[in-house]
Amino acid sequence: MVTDVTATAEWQALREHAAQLRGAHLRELFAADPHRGERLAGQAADLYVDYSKNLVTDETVRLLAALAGRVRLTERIAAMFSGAHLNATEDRAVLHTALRLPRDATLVVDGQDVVADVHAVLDRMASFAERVRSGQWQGHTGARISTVVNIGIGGSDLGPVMAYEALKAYRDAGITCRFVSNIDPTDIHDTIHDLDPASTLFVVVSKTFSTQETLANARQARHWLLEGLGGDEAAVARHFVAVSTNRQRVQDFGIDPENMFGFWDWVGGRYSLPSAVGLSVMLAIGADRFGEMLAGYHAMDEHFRTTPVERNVPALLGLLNVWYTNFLDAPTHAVLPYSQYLHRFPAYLQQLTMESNGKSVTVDGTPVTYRTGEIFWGEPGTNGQHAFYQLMHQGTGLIPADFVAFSEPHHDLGDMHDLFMSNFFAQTAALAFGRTAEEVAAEGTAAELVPHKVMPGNHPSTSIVAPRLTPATFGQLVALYEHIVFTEGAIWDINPFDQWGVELGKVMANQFAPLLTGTDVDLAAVDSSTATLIARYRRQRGRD
Ligand SMILES: O=P(O)(O)OC[C@H]1O[C@H](O)[C@H](O)[C@@H](O)[C@@H]1O
Repeated sequence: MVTDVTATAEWQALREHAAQLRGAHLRELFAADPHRGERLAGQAADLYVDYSKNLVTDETVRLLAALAGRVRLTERIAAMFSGAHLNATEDRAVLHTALRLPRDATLVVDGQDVVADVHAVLDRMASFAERVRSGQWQGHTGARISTVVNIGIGGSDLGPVMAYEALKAYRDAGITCRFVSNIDPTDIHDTIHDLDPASTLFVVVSKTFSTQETLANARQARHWLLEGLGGDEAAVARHFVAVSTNRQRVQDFGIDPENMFGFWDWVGGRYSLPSAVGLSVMLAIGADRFGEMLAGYHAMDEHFRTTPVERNVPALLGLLNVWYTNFLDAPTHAVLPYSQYLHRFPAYLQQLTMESNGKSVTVDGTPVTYRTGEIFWGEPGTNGQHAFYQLMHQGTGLIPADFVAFSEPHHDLGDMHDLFMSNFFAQTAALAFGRTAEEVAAEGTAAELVPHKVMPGNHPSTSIVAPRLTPATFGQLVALYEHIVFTEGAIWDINPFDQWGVELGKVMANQFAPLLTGTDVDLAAVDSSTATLIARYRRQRGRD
Protein backbone atom coordinates (compact mmCIF):
# COMPACT_ATOMS: atom_id res chain seq x y z
CA MET A 1 0.00 0.00 0.00
CA VAL A 2 1.28 3.45 -0.84
CA THR A 3 1.45 5.75 2.15
CA ASP A 4 0.82 9.02 0.35
CA VAL A 5 -0.84 8.81 -3.03
CA THR A 6 0.50 12.24 -3.99
CA ALA A 7 4.03 10.85 -3.84
CA THR A 8 3.37 8.33 -6.61
CA ALA A 9 4.58 8.71 -10.17
CA GLU A 10 0.95 8.31 -11.30
CA TRP A 11 -0.19 11.31 -9.26
CA GLN A 12 2.77 13.34 -10.48
CA ALA A 13 1.97 12.47 -14.09
CA LEU A 14 -1.59 13.70 -13.61
CA ARG A 15 -0.32 16.92 -12.11
CA GLU A 16 1.86 17.57 -15.13
CA HIS A 17 -0.94 16.60 -17.47
CA ALA A 18 -3.31 19.00 -15.69
CA ALA A 19 -0.82 21.84 -16.18
CA GLN A 20 -0.66 21.05 -19.91
CA LEU A 21 -4.41 20.84 -20.24
CA ARG A 22 -5.20 24.08 -18.41
CA GLY A 23 -5.43 26.23 -21.55
CA ALA A 24 -7.53 23.74 -23.50
CA HIS A 25 -11.15 24.50 -24.34
CA LEU A 26 -13.92 21.98 -24.91
CA ARG A 27 -14.67 23.82 -28.15
CA GLU A 28 -11.23 22.90 -29.48
CA LEU A 29 -11.27 19.39 -28.05
CA PHE A 30 -14.53 18.68 -29.87
CA ALA A 31 -13.42 20.42 -33.06
CA ALA A 32 -10.23 18.38 -33.18
CA ASP A 33 -12.00 15.06 -32.71
CA PRO A 34 -15.33 14.55 -34.49
CA HIS A 35 -16.00 11.27 -32.66
CA ARG A 36 -15.23 12.51 -29.17
CA GLY A 37 -18.90 12.62 -28.20
CA GLU A 38 -19.40 8.97 -29.11
CA ARG A 39 -16.09 7.66 -27.85
CA LEU A 40 -15.91 9.25 -24.39
CA ALA A 41 -19.05 7.53 -23.24
CA GLY A 42 -20.00 4.26 -21.64
CA GLN A 43 -22.89 2.03 -20.83
CA ALA A 44 -23.51 0.52 -17.41
CA ALA A 45 -26.64 -1.64 -17.27
CA ASP A 46 -29.36 0.63 -18.72
CA LEU A 47 -27.52 3.88 -18.06
CA TYR A 48 -25.79 5.62 -20.93
CA VAL A 49 -23.10 7.90 -19.56
CA ASP A 50 -21.54 10.56 -21.77
CA TYR A 51 -18.44 12.04 -20.16
CA SER A 52 -17.12 13.69 -23.33
CA LYS A 53 -18.07 17.17 -22.11
CA ASN A 54 -15.55 16.88 -19.30
CA LEU A 55 -12.18 18.60 -19.25
CA VAL A 56 -10.35 15.45 -20.21
CA THR A 57 -8.59 13.79 -23.11
CA ASP A 58 -7.95 10.12 -23.76
CA GLU A 59 -4.64 10.67 -22.03
CA THR A 60 -6.39 11.94 -18.89
CA VAL A 61 -8.47 8.80 -18.77
CA ARG A 62 -5.38 6.65 -19.29
CA LEU A 63 -3.52 8.43 -16.48
CA LEU A 64 -6.49 8.21 -14.12
CA ALA A 65 -6.80 4.50 -14.84
CA ALA A 66 -3.10 4.15 -14.05
CA LEU A 67 -3.69 5.89 -10.72
CA ALA A 68 -6.52 3.46 -10.02
CA GLY A 69 -4.13 0.62 -10.78
CA ARG A 70 -1.57 2.07 -8.42
CA VAL A 71 -3.98 2.12 -5.48
CA ARG A 72 -5.21 -1.37 -6.46
CA LEU A 73 -8.78 -0.26 -7.04
CA THR A 74 -9.79 -3.58 -8.61
CA GLU A 75 -8.49 -5.51 -5.63
CA ARG A 76 -10.26 -3.16 -3.25
CA ILE A 77 -13.52 -3.67 -5.12
CA ALA A 78 -13.09 -7.43 -4.87
CA ALA A 79 -12.35 -7.08 -1.15
CA MET A 80 -15.56 -5.13 -0.56
CA PHE A 81 -17.72 -7.65 -2.42
CA SER A 82 -16.15 -10.56 -0.57
CA GLY A 83 -16.92 -9.13 2.86
CA ALA A 84 -13.47 -7.97 3.97
CA HIS A 85 -13.59 -5.65 6.98
CA LEU A 86 -12.93 -2.49 4.98
CA ASN A 87 -14.57 -0.40 7.67
CA ALA A 88 -11.48 -0.71 9.82
CA THR A 89 -12.36 1.80 12.54
CA GLU A 90 -15.47 -0.20 13.37
CA ASP A 91 -14.01 -3.56 12.33
CA ARG A 92 -16.93 -4.24 10.02
CA ALA A 93 -17.48 -5.68 6.58
CA VAL A 94 -18.98 -3.34 3.99
CA LEU A 95 -21.61 -5.42 2.31
CA HIS A 96 -24.48 -3.29 1.08
CA THR A 97 -23.94 -5.08 -2.24
CA ALA A 98 -25.06 -8.31 -0.52
CA LEU A 99 -28.48 -6.75 0.08
CA ARG A 100 -29.24 -7.11 -3.60
CA LEU A 101 -27.71 -10.48 -4.37
CA PRO A 102 -30.18 -12.82 -6.04
CA ARG A 103 -31.59 -15.64 -3.96
CA ASP A 104 -29.41 -18.26 -5.65
CA ALA A 105 -26.12 -16.43 -5.02
CA THR A 106 -23.67 -17.65 -2.42
CA LEU A 107 -21.83 -15.47 0.05
CA VAL A 108 -20.59 -16.65 3.40
CA VAL A 109 -18.95 -13.99 5.53
CA ASP A 110 -17.55 -14.50 9.00
CA GLY A 111 -19.20 -17.95 8.96
CA GLN A 112 -22.65 -16.57 8.18
CA ASP A 113 -24.74 -17.30 5.06
CA VAL A 114 -25.39 -13.69 4.17
CA VAL A 115 -27.66 -14.39 1.18
CA ALA A 116 -29.98 -16.59 3.25
CA ASP A 117 -30.16 -13.90 5.95
CA VAL A 118 -30.92 -11.15 3.45
CA HIS A 119 -33.67 -13.10 1.71
CA ALA A 120 -35.24 -14.23 4.97
CA VAL A 121 -35.77 -10.57 5.88
CA LEU A 122 -36.93 -9.67 2.38
CA ASP A 123 -39.48 -12.47 2.56
CA ARG A 124 -40.79 -11.26 5.91
CA MET A 125 -41.01 -7.72 4.55
CA ALA A 126 -42.84 -8.94 1.46
CA SER A 127 -45.35 -10.89 3.47
CA PHE A 128 -45.96 -7.99 5.84
CA ALA A 129 -46.24 -5.52 2.95
CA GLU A 130 -48.71 -7.78 1.19
CA ARG A 131 -50.90 -8.02 4.31
CA VAL A 132 -50.90 -4.25 4.77
CA ARG A 133 -51.47 -3.53 1.09
CA SER A 134 -54.31 -6.01 0.79
CA GLY A 135 -56.03 -4.73 3.91
CA GLN A 136 -55.58 -8.04 5.71
CA TRP A 137 -53.45 -6.25 8.30
CA GLN A 138 -55.84 -4.05 10.19
CA GLY A 139 -55.34 -1.23 12.62
CA HIS A 140 -56.53 -1.47 16.21
CA THR A 141 -60.09 -0.49 15.33
CA GLY A 142 -60.24 -2.79 12.31
CA ALA A 143 -59.55 0.00 9.82
CA ARG A 144 -57.35 -0.54 6.81
CA ILE A 145 -53.95 1.19 6.78
CA SER A 146 -53.84 4.02 4.26
CA THR A 147 -50.91 6.13 5.48
CA VAL A 148 -47.44 5.01 6.44
CA VAL A 149 -45.32 7.43 8.43
CA ASN A 150 -41.61 6.68 8.26
CA ILE A 151 -39.79 8.02 11.32
CA GLY A 152 -36.01 8.10 10.91
CA ILE A 153 -33.17 10.48 10.15
CA GLY A 154 -30.02 10.45 8.04
CA GLY A 155 -29.76 7.15 6.19
CA SER A 156 -32.98 6.01 7.82
CA ASP A 157 -34.87 8.86 6.17
CA LEU A 158 -33.03 10.26 3.15
CA GLY A 159 -32.98 6.97 1.23
CA PRO A 160 -36.62 6.01 1.86
CA VAL A 161 -38.03 9.47 1.16
CA MET A 162 -35.92 9.91 -1.95
CA ALA A 163 -36.91 6.48 -3.29
CA TYR A 164 -40.59 6.93 -2.42
CA GLU A 165 -40.64 10.21 -4.33
CA ALA A 166 -38.64 8.76 -7.23
CA LEU A 167 -40.96 5.78 -7.61
CA LYS A 168 -44.25 7.52 -6.93
CA ALA A 169 -45.55 6.53 -10.34
CA TYR A 170 -45.43 2.89 -9.16
CA ARG A 171 -47.65 3.32 -6.10
CA ASP A 172 -50.47 0.90 -6.66
CA ALA A 173 -52.23 0.02 -3.42
CA GLY A 174 -53.51 3.36 -2.27
CA ILE A 175 -50.87 3.68 0.42
CA THR A 176 -49.40 7.12 0.93
CA CYS A 177 -46.13 7.62 2.81
CA ARG A 178 -45.04 10.57 4.85
CA PHE A 179 -41.66 11.11 6.43
CA VAL A 180 -40.64 12.65 9.73
CA SER A 181 -36.99 13.21 10.53
CA ASN A 182 -36.32 16.50 12.28
CA ILE A 183 -36.48 16.83 16.05
CA ASP A 184 -37.98 20.24 15.41
CA PRO A 185 -41.44 19.50 16.83
CA THR A 186 -43.07 21.18 13.86
CA ASP A 187 -42.01 18.25 11.69
CA ILE A 188 -43.93 15.53 13.52
CA HIS A 189 -46.76 17.93 14.28
CA ASP A 190 -47.33 19.02 10.72
CA THR A 191 -46.80 15.54 9.33
CA ILE A 192 -49.40 13.75 11.43
CA HIS A 193 -51.87 16.33 12.72
CA ASP A 194 -54.37 15.76 9.89
CA LEU A 195 -54.06 11.96 9.86
CA ASP A 196 -56.49 9.44 11.29
CA PRO A 197 -54.62 7.29 13.83
CA ALA A 198 -56.91 4.36 13.05
CA SER A 199 -55.50 4.08 9.53
CA THR A 200 -51.90 5.16 10.19
CA LEU A 201 -48.92 2.84 10.46
CA PHE A 202 -45.62 4.12 11.87
CA VAL A 203 -42.39 2.59 10.63
CA VAL A 204 -39.68 3.58 13.09
CA VAL A 205 -36.35 3.21 11.32
CA SER A 206 -33.06 3.43 13.15
CA LYS A 207 -30.02 1.28 12.65
CA THR A 208 -28.86 1.88 16.22
CA PHE A 209 -32.27 2.61 17.72
CA SER A 210 -30.56 5.18 19.88
CA THR A 211 -30.85 8.28 17.71
CA GLN A 212 -32.26 11.17 19.71
CA GLU A 213 -34.39 12.61 16.92
CA THR A 214 -35.98 9.34 15.92
CA LEU A 215 -36.77 8.20 19.44
CA ALA A 216 -38.23 11.60 20.36
CA ASN A 217 -40.43 11.57 17.26
CA ALA A 218 -41.45 7.97 17.84
CA ARG A 219 -42.45 8.78 21.44
CA GLN A 220 -44.60 11.66 20.20
CA ALA A 221 -46.18 9.46 17.57
CA ARG A 222 -46.98 6.83 20.18
CA HIS A 223 -48.52 9.43 22.44
CA TRP A 224 -50.63 10.83 19.56
CA LEU A 225 -51.76 7.35 18.55
CA LEU A 226 -52.81 6.30 22.03
CA GLU A 227 -54.58 9.57 22.61
CA GLY A 228 -56.44 9.19 19.34
CA LEU A 229 -57.40 5.57 19.91
CA GLY A 230 -58.60 5.77 23.49
CA GLY A 231 -55.40 4.90 25.34
CA ASP A 232 -55.36 1.12 24.86
CA GLU A 233 -51.67 0.11 24.84
CA ALA A 234 -52.53 -2.90 22.71
CA ALA A 235 -52.99 -0.50 19.79
CA VAL A 236 -49.22 0.03 19.56
CA ALA A 237 -48.61 -3.44 18.16
CA ARG A 238 -51.02 -2.80 15.25
CA HIS A 239 -49.63 0.64 14.41
CA PHE A 240 -45.89 0.47 15.06
CA VAL A 241 -43.21 -1.55 13.36
CA ALA A 242 -39.48 -1.07 13.66
CA VAL A 243 -36.50 -1.44 11.36
CA SER A 244 -33.22 -1.79 13.18
CA THR A 245 -30.08 -3.81 13.83
CA ASN A 246 -30.71 -3.59 17.57
CA ARG A 247 -33.42 -5.96 18.72
CA GLN A 248 -32.96 -5.24 22.41
CA ARG A 249 -33.42 -1.50 22.08
CA VAL A 250 -36.49 -1.99 19.90
CA GLN A 251 -37.97 -4.16 22.63
CA ASP A 252 -36.99 -1.69 25.35
CA PHE A 253 -38.81 1.01 23.40
CA GLY A 254 -41.99 -1.03 23.58
CA ILE A 255 -42.19 -2.41 20.06
CA ASP A 256 -42.78 -6.14 19.80
CA PRO A 257 -39.70 -7.77 18.16
CA GLU A 258 -42.27 -9.73 16.11
CA ASN A 259 -42.90 -6.41 14.40
CA MET A 260 -39.25 -5.71 13.80
CA PHE A 261 -37.37 -6.08 10.52
CA GLY A 262 -33.65 -6.48 10.94
CA PHE A 263 -30.52 -5.70 9.08
CA TRP A 264 -26.85 -5.97 9.89
CA ASP A 265 -23.93 -3.91 11.11
CA TRP A 266 -22.25 -4.40 7.72
CA VAL A 267 -24.81 -2.08 6.15
CA GLY A 268 -23.90 1.59 6.59
CA GLY A 269 -26.86 3.88 7.29
CA ARG A 270 -26.39 5.84 4.06
CA TYR A 271 -26.18 2.56 2.11
CA SER A 272 -29.21 1.00 3.76
CA LEU A 273 -32.09 1.84 1.41
CA PRO A 274 -32.08 -1.63 -0.21
CA SER A 275 -32.32 -3.28 3.24
CA ALA A 276 -35.40 -3.34 5.49
CA VAL A 277 -34.84 0.41 5.74
CA GLY A 278 -36.74 0.56 2.45
CA LEU A 279 -39.86 -0.97 4.04
CA SER A 280 -42.02 2.12 3.55
CA VAL A 281 -41.07 2.09 -0.14
CA MET A 282 -42.05 -1.56 -0.39
CA LEU A 283 -45.37 -0.81 1.32
CA ALA A 284 -46.04 1.82 -1.35
CA ILE A 285 -44.92 -0.03 -4.48
CA GLY A 286 -45.09 -3.71 -3.48
CA ALA A 287 -42.50 -6.43 -3.13
CA ASP A 288 -42.21 -7.18 -6.85
CA ARG A 289 -41.31 -3.63 -7.75
CA PHE A 290 -38.97 -3.47 -4.77
CA GLY A 291 -37.34 -6.64 -6.12
CA GLU A 292 -36.90 -4.96 -9.52
CA MET A 293 -35.15 -2.10 -7.75
CA LEU A 294 -32.81 -4.57 -6.04
CA ALA A 295 -32.12 -6.25 -9.39
CA GLY A 296 -31.23 -2.82 -10.78
CA TYR A 297 -28.77 -2.23 -7.96
CA HIS A 298 -27.31 -5.68 -8.57
CA ALA A 299 -26.85 -5.04 -12.30
CA MET A 300 -24.75 -1.97 -11.48
CA ASP A 301 -22.87 -3.93 -8.79
CA GLU A 302 -21.96 -6.56 -11.38
CA HIS A 303 -20.81 -3.91 -13.81
CA PHE A 304 -18.62 -2.35 -11.13
CA ARG A 305 -17.26 -5.69 -9.93
CA THR A 306 -16.41 -7.17 -13.32
CA THR A 307 -15.59 -4.35 -15.77
CA PRO A 308 -11.99 -3.20 -16.34
CA VAL A 309 -11.39 0.33 -15.10
CA GLU A 310 -11.17 1.84 -18.61
CA ARG A 311 -14.81 0.87 -19.26
CA ASN A 312 -16.04 0.77 -15.68
CA VAL A 313 -18.50 3.66 -15.52
CA PRO A 314 -18.68 4.21 -11.73
CA ALA A 315 -14.90 3.89 -11.50
CA LEU A 316 -14.39 6.38 -14.34
CA LEU A 317 -16.82 8.88 -12.84
CA GLY A 318 -15.17 8.52 -9.44
CA LEU A 319 -11.79 9.11 -11.03
CA LEU A 320 -13.13 12.18 -12.83
CA ASN A 321 -14.29 13.53 -9.51
CA VAL A 322 -10.78 13.04 -8.13
CA TRP A 323 -9.43 14.78 -11.25
CA TYR A 324 -11.60 17.83 -10.59
CA THR A 325 -11.04 17.88 -6.83
CA ASN A 326 -7.31 17.34 -6.72
CA PHE A 327 -5.94 18.46 -10.08
CA LEU A 328 -8.31 21.19 -11.26
CA ASP A 329 -9.31 22.51 -7.80
CA ALA A 330 -13.06 22.40 -8.36
CA PRO A 331 -14.66 23.47 -5.08
CA THR A 332 -18.04 21.75 -5.52
CA HIS A 333 -19.97 19.29 -7.67
CA ALA A 334 -23.52 19.85 -8.89
CA VAL A 335 -26.03 17.08 -9.46
CA LEU A 336 -28.96 18.12 -11.59
CA PRO A 337 -31.69 15.56 -12.15
CA TYR A 338 -34.00 16.41 -15.03
CA SER A 339 -36.78 14.50 -13.36
CA GLN A 340 -39.14 16.02 -10.83
CA TYR A 341 -39.49 12.57 -9.29
CA LEU A 342 -35.80 12.76 -8.35
CA HIS A 343 -36.20 16.03 -6.48
CA ARG A 344 -34.77 14.53 -3.27
CA PHE A 345 -31.86 12.85 -5.03
CA PRO A 346 -29.35 15.67 -4.41
CA ALA A 347 -30.21 15.69 -0.69
CA TYR A 348 -29.76 11.92 -0.58
CA LEU A 349 -26.43 12.21 -2.39
CA GLN A 350 -25.22 14.80 0.06
CA GLN A 351 -25.23 12.23 2.83
CA LEU A 352 -23.94 9.45 0.61
CA THR A 353 -21.00 11.43 -0.68
CA MET A 354 -20.18 13.90 2.07
CA GLU A 355 -20.67 11.68 5.10
CA SER A 356 -18.69 8.98 3.32
CA ASN A 357 -15.74 10.93 2.04
CA GLY A 358 -15.58 13.89 4.43
CA LYS A 359 -12.45 12.52 6.10
CA SER A 360 -9.01 13.98 6.67
CA VAL A 361 -6.99 10.99 7.79
CA THR A 362 -6.14 7.89 5.77
CA VAL A 363 -7.27 4.40 6.73
CA ASP A 364 -4.24 4.03 9.03
CA GLY A 365 -4.87 7.39 10.74
CA THR A 366 -2.27 9.49 8.92
CA PRO A 367 -3.41 13.06 8.09
CA VAL A 368 -3.98 13.42 4.34
CA THR A 369 -1.93 15.93 2.38
CA TYR A 370 -4.58 16.49 -0.31
CA ARG A 371 -8.22 17.48 -0.56
CA THR A 372 -10.77 14.75 -0.02
CA GLY A 373 -14.54 14.74 -0.29
CA GLU A 374 -16.62 16.82 -2.61
CA ILE A 375 -19.34 19.29 -1.76
CA PHE A 376 -22.39 17.93 -3.55
CA TRP A 377 -25.40 20.10 -4.16
CA GLY A 378 -28.18 20.51 -6.67
CA GLU A 379 -31.81 20.88 -7.55
CA PRO A 380 -33.87 19.38 -10.31
CA GLY A 381 -33.82 20.92 -13.77
CA THR A 382 -35.31 23.03 -15.10
CA ASN A 383 -35.89 24.84 -11.79
CA GLY A 384 -32.19 25.34 -11.17
CA GLN A 385 -31.80 27.01 -14.56
CA HIS A 386 -33.81 29.95 -13.25
CA ALA A 387 -31.86 30.18 -10.04
CA PHE A 388 -28.20 29.24 -9.80
CA TYR A 389 -27.15 28.22 -13.32
CA GLN A 390 -26.08 31.82 -13.93
CA LEU A 391 -23.07 31.19 -11.73
CA MET A 392 -22.33 27.93 -13.52
CA HIS A 393 -22.40 29.67 -16.90
CA GLN A 394 -20.69 32.97 -16.15
CA GLY A 395 -19.29 32.73 -12.62
CA THR A 396 -15.59 32.35 -11.92
CA GLY A 397 -15.64 28.89 -10.35
CA LEU A 398 -15.23 25.50 -11.96
CA ILE A 399 -18.32 23.43 -11.15
CA PRO A 400 -18.46 19.97 -12.70
CA ALA A 401 -22.08 18.90 -13.01
CA ASP A 402 -23.91 15.62 -13.45
CA PHE A 403 -27.04 15.90 -15.57
CA VAL A 404 -29.45 12.98 -15.14
CA ALA A 405 -32.44 12.37 -17.40
CA PHE A 406 -34.84 9.78 -18.79
CA SER A 407 -35.98 9.54 -22.40
CA GLU A 408 -39.50 8.32 -21.67
CA PRO A 409 -41.80 10.41 -19.52
CA HIS A 410 -44.27 8.95 -17.05
CA HIS A 411 -46.88 11.46 -18.11
CA ASP A 412 -46.63 12.40 -21.75
CA LEU A 413 -48.56 15.67 -21.76
CA GLY A 414 -48.50 17.40 -25.14
CA ASP A 415 -44.97 18.45 -26.06
CA MET A 416 -43.88 19.08 -22.47
CA HIS A 417 -41.40 16.24 -22.15
CA ASP A 418 -39.66 17.19 -25.40
CA LEU A 419 -39.42 20.78 -24.20
CA PHE A 420 -38.08 19.51 -20.89
CA MET A 421 -35.42 17.37 -22.57
CA SER A 422 -34.46 20.12 -24.99
CA ASN A 423 -33.48 22.11 -21.90
CA PHE A 424 -31.40 19.16 -20.70
CA PHE A 425 -29.49 18.99 -24.01
CA ALA A 426 -29.23 22.77 -24.33
CA GLN A 427 -27.71 23.30 -20.91
CA THR A 428 -24.83 20.86 -21.24
CA ALA A 429 -24.05 22.23 -24.71
CA ALA A 430 -24.25 25.86 -23.55
CA LEU A 431 -22.05 25.12 -20.55
CA ALA A 432 -19.46 23.35 -22.68
CA PHE A 433 -19.32 25.56 -25.75
CA GLY A 434 -20.70 28.92 -24.64
CA ARG A 435 -20.76 31.87 -27.03
CA THR A 436 -17.72 33.85 -28.08
CA ALA A 437 -17.52 37.66 -28.24
CA GLU A 438 -17.56 37.38 -32.04
CA GLU A 439 -20.74 35.32 -31.98
CA VAL A 440 -22.40 37.72 -29.56
CA ALA A 441 -21.34 40.76 -31.62
CA ALA A 442 -22.51 39.12 -34.86
CA GLU A 443 -26.04 39.08 -33.42
CA GLY A 444 -26.01 42.86 -33.44
CA THR A 445 -25.36 43.23 -29.70
CA ALA A 446 -24.29 46.72 -28.62
CA ALA A 447 -20.52 46.79 -28.08
CA GLU A 448 -20.73 47.68 -24.39
CA LEU A 449 -22.99 44.70 -23.75
CA VAL A 450 -20.82 42.17 -25.53
CA PRO A 451 -18.59 41.30 -22.55
CA HIS A 452 -21.69 40.78 -20.39
CA LYS A 453 -23.23 38.41 -22.88
CA VAL A 454 -20.15 36.35 -23.63
CA MET A 455 -20.58 32.80 -22.40
CA PRO A 456 -17.11 31.48 -21.74
CA GLY A 457 -18.09 27.83 -22.01
CA ASN A 458 -15.60 25.12 -21.02
CA HIS A 459 -17.81 24.21 -18.07
CA PRO A 460 -17.74 20.44 -17.72
CA SER A 461 -20.67 18.10 -17.36
CA THR A 462 -21.53 14.43 -17.50
CA SER A 463 -24.84 13.32 -19.00
CA ILE A 464 -26.45 10.23 -17.50
CA VAL A 465 -29.45 9.02 -19.46
CA ALA A 466 -31.72 6.02 -18.97
CA PRO A 467 -34.65 4.98 -21.13
CA ARG A 468 -37.16 5.45 -18.33
CA LEU A 469 -37.28 5.99 -14.56
CA THR A 470 -38.24 2.51 -13.37
CA PRO A 471 -37.46 0.71 -10.12
CA ALA A 472 -34.63 -1.04 -11.99
CA THR A 473 -32.99 2.06 -13.50
CA PHE A 474 -33.49 3.85 -10.20
CA GLY A 475 -31.56 1.08 -8.39
CA GLN A 476 -28.83 1.30 -11.03
CA LEU A 477 -28.53 5.04 -10.55
CA VAL A 478 -28.19 4.85 -6.77
CA ALA A 479 -25.65 2.03 -6.99
CA LEU A 480 -23.73 4.04 -9.59
CA TYR A 481 -23.20 6.80 -7.04
CA GLU A 482 -22.39 4.37 -4.23
CA HIS A 483 -19.57 3.02 -6.36
CA ILE A 484 -18.40 6.47 -7.43
CA VAL A 485 -18.02 7.25 -3.74
CA PHE A 486 -16.13 3.98 -3.19
CA THR A 487 -13.72 4.77 -6.02
CA GLU A 488 -12.95 8.22 -4.65
CA GLY A 489 -12.42 6.81 -1.17
CA ALA A 490 -10.02 4.21 -2.59
CA ILE A 491 -7.91 6.83 -4.36
CA TRP A 492 -7.84 9.02 -1.26
CA ASP A 493 -7.12 5.98 0.94
CA ILE A 494 -9.77 7.00 3.45
CA ASN A 495 -12.55 5.00 5.10
CA PRO A 496 -15.85 6.01 3.47
CA PHE A 497 -17.81 3.82 5.86
CA ASP A 498 -17.48 5.43 9.26
CA GLN A 499 -18.75 8.85 10.42
CA TRP A 500 -17.02 9.80 13.64
CA GLY A 501 -17.38 13.47 12.77
CA VAL A 502 -21.05 13.55 13.66
CA GLU A 503 -20.55 12.26 17.21
CA LEU A 504 -19.23 15.34 19.02
CA GLY A 505 -22.28 17.44 18.19
CA LYS A 506 -24.55 14.69 19.54
CA VAL A 507 -22.63 14.46 22.81
CA MET A 508 -22.65 18.22 23.25
CA ALA A 509 -26.37 18.49 22.49
CA ASN A 510 -26.99 16.09 25.37
CA GLN A 511 -24.73 18.16 27.61
CA PHE A 512 -26.45 21.42 26.67
CA ALA A 513 -30.03 20.16 27.05
CA PRO A 514 -30.13 20.57 30.87
CA LEU A 515 -28.61 24.05 30.54
CA LEU A 516 -31.63 25.07 28.48
CA THR A 517 -34.29 23.65 30.76
CA GLY A 518 -32.83 23.55 34.30
CA THR A 519 -33.08 26.11 37.08
CA ASP A 520 -30.05 27.96 38.47
CA VAL A 521 -27.86 26.68 35.69
CA ASP A 522 -24.19 27.53 35.68
CA LEU A 523 -23.00 28.64 32.25
CA ALA A 524 -19.49 29.46 33.47
CA ALA A 525 -18.00 26.33 31.93
CA VAL A 526 -19.46 27.16 28.52
CA ASP A 527 -17.61 29.41 26.04
CA SER A 528 -18.74 33.05 26.09
CA SER A 529 -20.47 32.95 22.70
CA THR A 530 -22.54 29.87 23.44
CA ALA A 531 -23.22 30.99 27.02
CA THR A 532 -24.61 34.31 25.75
CA LEU A 533 -26.77 32.59 23.17
CA ILE A 534 -28.14 30.13 25.74
CA ALA A 535 -28.81 32.94 28.26
CA ARG A 536 -30.80 34.85 25.61
CA TYR A 537 -32.71 31.72 24.72
CA ARG A 538 -33.58 31.09 28.37
CA ARG A 539 -34.83 34.65 28.78
CA GLN A 540 -36.95 34.40 25.65
CA ARG A 541 -38.41 31.14 26.92
CA GLY A 542 -39.18 32.85 30.25
CA ARG A 543 -36.77 30.69 32.23
CA ASP A 544 -34.69 33.48 33.73
O1 LIG B 1 -30.31 4.82 11.70
P1 LIG B 1 -29.81 5.54 12.90
O2 LIG B 1 -28.97 4.65 13.78
O3 LIG B 1 -30.93 6.19 13.65
O4 LIG B 1 -28.85 6.67 12.40
C1 LIG B 1 -29.31 7.74 11.63
C2 LIG B 1 -28.16 8.59 11.13
O5 LIG B 1 -27.57 9.28 12.19
C3 LIG B 1 -26.20 9.21 12.46
O6 LIG B 1 -25.86 10.30 13.24
C4 LIG B 1 -25.29 9.09 11.27
O7 LIG B 1 -24.55 10.24 11.03
C5 LIG B 1 -25.97 8.67 10.02
O8 LIG B 1 -25.05 7.95 9.25
C6 LIG B 1 -27.17 7.83 10.29
O9 LIG B 1 -27.75 7.44 9.07
